[in-house]
Amino acid sequence: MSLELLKTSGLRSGYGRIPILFGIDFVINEGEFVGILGHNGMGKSTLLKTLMGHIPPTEGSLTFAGRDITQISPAARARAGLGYVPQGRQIFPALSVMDNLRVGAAGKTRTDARAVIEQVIEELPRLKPILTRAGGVLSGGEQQILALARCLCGEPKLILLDEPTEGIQPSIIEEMKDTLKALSKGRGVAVLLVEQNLDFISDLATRVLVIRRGRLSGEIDPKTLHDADIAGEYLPA
Ligand SMILES: Nc1ncnc2c1ncn2[C@@H]1O[C@H](COP(=O)(O)OP(=O)(O)OP(=O)(O)O)[C@@H](O)[C@H]1O
Repeated sequence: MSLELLKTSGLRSGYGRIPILFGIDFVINEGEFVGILGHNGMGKSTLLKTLMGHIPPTEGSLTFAGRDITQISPAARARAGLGYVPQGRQIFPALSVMDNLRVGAAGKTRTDARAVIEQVIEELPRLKPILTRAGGVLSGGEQQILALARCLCGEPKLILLDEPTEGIQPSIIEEMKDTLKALSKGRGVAVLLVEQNLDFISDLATRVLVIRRGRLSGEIDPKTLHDADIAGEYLPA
């Protein structure tokens, strides 16, 4: 039986007085891999930021692992098990790869942090030879892997992943796909993936929600995105 992990009810938010999300209702179950598809500016990143608590909801509620998290801070959400890999990665460029990972494990005891970081490096072995390198000199793909790794150091139950393939070379996109599949299977972590790369989303997600002008307008079977006619509707203009 699948257990409900995240539930949004009538979630609305925006920037200042500009409304962007107009009542979002959906559920993600434990271990589920859900995609979100929508054209530019439809509110995908705003939704993830609202889930993470970086933008306060103006209405509605949010429960996570059975707890109402609508009013709690991003840090408290992270402690509760929400992980976030923002668009553009936002790793710390002046810190080494290892120190970026340490930041991800902040709040844990030294022993726990070491164990968690060790496990993450095993899961993302591309980081092993570059642990002492500064985040800012890494390639875009390496930074994306580091951003994911840093998020994993917080041991999330659900990862909010915002356009991880943006500006990344194809070989690393394939590697990332394999890594996400392995993480989903191995850790049983749930993922909410915002993505405009249709092959990527269709190979990973078991369910895809469509967002239009701040509203969820439906759900599509990810396999249908391999059909050129259907995919055409969702490609960026
Ligand atoms: N900081 C901000 N202040 C005001 N408006 C914003 C801000 N950030 C985003 N917006 C607006 O909110 C709307 C939704 O933006 P959002 O980034 O959520 O879209 P998106 O679906 O993620 O698009 P993209 O695929 O281009 O990233 C857009 O009209 C955008 O211009």
